[in-house]
Amino acid sequence: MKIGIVGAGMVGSSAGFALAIAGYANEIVFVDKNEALAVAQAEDISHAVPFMSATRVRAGGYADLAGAGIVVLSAGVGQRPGEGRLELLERNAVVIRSIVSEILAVVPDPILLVAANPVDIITHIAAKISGLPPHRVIGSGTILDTARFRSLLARHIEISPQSIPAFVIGEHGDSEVLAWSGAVAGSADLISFAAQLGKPITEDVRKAIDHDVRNAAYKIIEGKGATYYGIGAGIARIVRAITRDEGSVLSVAIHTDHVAGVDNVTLSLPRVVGARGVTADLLPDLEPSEQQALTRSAQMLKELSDSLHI
Ligand SMILES: NC(=O)C1=CN([C@@H]2O[C@H](COP(=O)(O)OP(=O)(O)OC[C@H]3O[C@@H](n4cnc5c(N)ncnc54)[C@H](O)[C@@H]3O)[C@@H](O)[C@H]2O)C=CC1
Ligand SMILES: CC(=O)C(=O)O
Repeated sequence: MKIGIVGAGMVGSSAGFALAIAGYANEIVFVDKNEALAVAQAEDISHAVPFMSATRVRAGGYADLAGAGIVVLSAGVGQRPGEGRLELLERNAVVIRSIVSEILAVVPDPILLVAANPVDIITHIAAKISGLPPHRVIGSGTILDTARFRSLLARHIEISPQSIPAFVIGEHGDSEVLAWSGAVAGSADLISFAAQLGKPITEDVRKAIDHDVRNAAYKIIEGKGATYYGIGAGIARIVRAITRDEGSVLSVAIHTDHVAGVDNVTLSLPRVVGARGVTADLLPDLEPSEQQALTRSAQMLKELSDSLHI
């Protein structure tokens, strides 16, 4: 499948690199308002291709996106150290509006895969202004937070993160919810599995993991200015689920009619992802405190998106 990437900065190029080395696309086209950057990223990544997979990588204008099955939206500003994701909304909403209409003029029925922050609200805007069915406008949402959660749990329990289907749901941001009660490791629920291995999840462990997942982006941005490898791989993972029609369960954001007592809100839940986009939602079992936290996260996102009057 041909994949377009609009926004060839750190996130877009990392996604393109991950897609190219994994061989999840036959063609990748970078578009950026900084044309020289798009060309440079495409050339650099194309020099990795002979070592990896047979992916054609190039830069172009919007017209070159014709025939793309998925277009990744990674254009816009990122956070400066100490800045929250929601503070980017005004600037990135302007960017997304201009980009979506340019894309739809050449690709009438794409799957849009949104990474720009604040990703839940930007996905909400993209779905509304594109008029595409909500299941075809997918935000990367908490796929990255879920990976961070699994990676920290894996380090604590000393098993692979691939063996820990635990999810972060709600906002990709400060109000996100780590779904501890529905988490599984190997063949048992997470808490008893960890205890069996002599690595119990004490209250202190739980608090430390929650803190580190929630604050991972702030810490990385403080250290190197931006985060991109994790989300690049996350985007590639979503693309794989779509191009291979996997029906994989991934925590991604789409417009949701009703969740946790809130209507018409865009946030992440574990969802089934395949060739048609998102085909089902799977709310994990939540304990009352997690349910309340999800309601708070959903209400905050709902109030913010309603205030935009799209
Ligand atoms: N969803 C997630 O988990 C994550 C999201 N992000 C977000 O991804 C976005 C991109 O981050 P970076 O790649 O680090 O930023 P960056 O500054 O490296 O790249 C952004 C690119 O967008 C381009 N751009 C801006 N306006 C444009 C327009 N109107 N048309 C075409 N191209 C345009 C810029 O020229 C630049 O090359 C940010 O909003 C950031 O917060 C970053 C990490 C994780
Ligand atoms: C920047 C961002 O959204 C993240 O790394 O989670």
